[in-house]
Amino acid sequence: MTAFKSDFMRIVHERGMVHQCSDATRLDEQLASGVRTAYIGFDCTADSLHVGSLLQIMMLRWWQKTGHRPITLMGGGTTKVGDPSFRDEARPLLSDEQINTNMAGIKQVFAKYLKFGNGPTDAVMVNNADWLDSLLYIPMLREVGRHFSVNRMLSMDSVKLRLERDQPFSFLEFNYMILQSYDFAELHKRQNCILQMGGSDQWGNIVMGVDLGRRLQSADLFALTTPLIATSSGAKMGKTMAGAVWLNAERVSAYDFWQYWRNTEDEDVGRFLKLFTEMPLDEVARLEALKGQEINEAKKVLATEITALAHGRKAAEEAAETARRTFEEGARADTLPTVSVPRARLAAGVAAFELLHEAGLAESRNEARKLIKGGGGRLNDKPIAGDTVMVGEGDLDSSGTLKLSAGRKRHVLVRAV
Ligand SMILES: Nc1ncnc2c1ncn2[C@@H]1O[C@H](COP(=O)(O)OP(=O)(O)OP(=O)(O)O)[C@@H](O)[C@H]1O
Ligand SMILES: N[C@@H](Cc1ccc(O)cc1)C(=O)O
Repeated sequence: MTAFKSDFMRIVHERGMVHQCSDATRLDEQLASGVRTAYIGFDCTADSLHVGSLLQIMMLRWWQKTGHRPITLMGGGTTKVGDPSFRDEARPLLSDEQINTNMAGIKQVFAKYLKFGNGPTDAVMVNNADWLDSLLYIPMLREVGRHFSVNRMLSMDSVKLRLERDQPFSFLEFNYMILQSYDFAELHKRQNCILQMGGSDQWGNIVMGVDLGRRLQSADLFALTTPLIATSSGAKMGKTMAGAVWLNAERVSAYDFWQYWRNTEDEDVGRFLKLFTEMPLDEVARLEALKGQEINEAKKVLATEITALAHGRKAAEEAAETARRTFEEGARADTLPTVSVPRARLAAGVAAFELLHEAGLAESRNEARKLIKGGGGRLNDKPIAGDTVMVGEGDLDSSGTLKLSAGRKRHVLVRAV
């Protein structure tokens, strides 16, 4: 590996966070010689970020920790268009209201990982609606559109599959690359931003921005992408995965978040410690070398460290302790996620599958039925015998709660109120 001069390049390379870089040597020189600015954009397609975007947030965090200034860009403008990169079909069009709600949810996440303010390395948040919404079509085509080769745009890997399969690709979506490129050039002009980062699916959009900056402003811009993270079993970490993947506490409790990481596959422990925590590499090496039962200790450390960043150290330690009491002592820990159900409803009897769904242990009633049929639905630690089982007041303990579980690891307390 190249001996990098800058801390940022050395750290992100050592930790396996880099997929591609447009010019690593020159970027390294730039970073070693002063405070620089980089950005990552996030479209407002959901009201929280998910564990897939966590790697991007960690990139910005290392960027700031190594003495540079991060920009988080909210895609208030680009979300109205929808990024077609590597997607089989167009994204659903969102209303302005939905986009604003989503943006408010996403914004909260960053404050946990980055320090915002007015200092030289303080993070800044921008919204590309501020310059994209007011663009005029003809001037835009003349100024920016003339620098884009349709031939090149059609040959990008990110849209190739869609074209090869003859799937619809609207002109609206086709414009996305131009807008993201424009953002990069605009952020160079406004904030002296020289680097755009993102997942490897963003490479095409980012290098087009590098080109546009050169053509419009003779700017010397850089692209750096991370690998797209999938688990060892091949599942891409993203919005579509079932379970605890969101970074906002309203969507996923600290406890469920901790559990998600505690269930990491053995082969992923070392990689995830490097990507998603700031643990020194010699300590990571020690933990990932653990075998058999001992690897579980490493998974607990992993879960606690990642949860501490997302939800605070206190919440992470509480989650670890709740898990220990629940699994190691078989106790009913009061800190498990809790839902309330009117006592009168329980008195009349509620179908177990309905309650599993309401408790958030199954995505739908149908999923809950399947869970029960597969033997994974549990009531007070005993398998639920079938999908006709009713839950009633008799299942409550003396404190007025009962415990529902999906498998042996996900539990919710139901409290009668
Ligand atoms: N599994 C992943 N590994 C690494 N980076 C990811 C992953 N998922 C998303 N990203 C990156 O996070 C950034 C924000 O992506 P975004 O919020 O649009 O998520 P997304 O999963 O790509 O969205 P969608 O599910 O709507 O396609 C992008 O730079 C994207 O490349
Ligand atoms: N296209 C990016 C989001 C983004 C939006 C605008 C930008 O300038 C940069 C990135 C994504 O889908 O993840």
